[in-house]
Amino acid sequence: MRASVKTAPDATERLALSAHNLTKVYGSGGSEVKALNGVSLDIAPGRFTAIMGPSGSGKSTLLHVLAGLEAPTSGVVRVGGVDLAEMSDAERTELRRDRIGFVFQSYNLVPMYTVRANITLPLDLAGRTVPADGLERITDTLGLSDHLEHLPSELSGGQRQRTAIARALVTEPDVIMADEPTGNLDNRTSAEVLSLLRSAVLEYGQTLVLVTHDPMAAAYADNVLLLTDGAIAGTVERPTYDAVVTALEALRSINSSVI
Ligand SMILES: Nc1ncnc2c1ncn2[C@@H]1O[C@H](COP(=O)(O)OP(=O)(O)OP(=O)(O)O)[C@@H](O)[C@H]1O
Repeated sequence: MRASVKTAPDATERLALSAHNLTKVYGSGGSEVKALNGVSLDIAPGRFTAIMGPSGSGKSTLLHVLAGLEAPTSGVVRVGGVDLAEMSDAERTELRRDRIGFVFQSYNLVPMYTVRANITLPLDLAGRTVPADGLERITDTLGLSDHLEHLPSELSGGQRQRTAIARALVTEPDVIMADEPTGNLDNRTSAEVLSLLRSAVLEYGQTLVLVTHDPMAAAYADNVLLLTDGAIAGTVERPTYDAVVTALEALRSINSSVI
């Protein structure tokens, strides 16, 4: 099935992300694993899409392929209408650096850098100047202004994840890819981090793709894509916690009846 996550029925609208018939095969011969098996999707700018599914269903692989971190075995990925396969390695690296922000469960902060240096790292690497007002606005919104000179080891888990989010937002990317960003956080801090991500999407019109196991997290999204065995098995539009739980249970019972 092709999952379409559009805000307006405007055929000419440029999609933030689109994928057509993606497959991703790891290994070969007897040890071959088909992590993606014909995924097609369209995501319009400014949308918040959650990707859910059982462990091993291909969620992280899909995120990595959509972000150009890994090449698909077959199929097409377009970011902002541009086919990733038609770009050189250098162009893809530039696209990831300038147009995509990443937030991972493990934060991926540089331990010997201060919060400030961690946040501005992508701009420093790109040789771009740090817009003082932009940095201030982001760190204020994320409640990090008093911690800018601290090291990550001096922060709580929630503060570390907010630092990682600030780092993803500072380049003003078109797309934010978040892989289990609340996996290490307690419920209250998760809710806080998700609200911040959600407001960034609303305020700056960014496109957010969130991989999560947590129906509570998915309920913040505009739309949930349900993945099983590397394929999209369903979607939940305007999800609520209950609707997501019900959809996951239905998915589980279909899978167990197949097995
Ligand atoms: N680099 C790799 N080499 C070989 N197999 C891989 C690799 N990465 C993922 N896989 C396999 O591809 C399948 C999909 O993995 P993926 O990590 O995308 O699933 P997931 O839905 O994100 O799982 P989880 O929820 O447990 O993180 C799994 O069977 C996994 O073992």
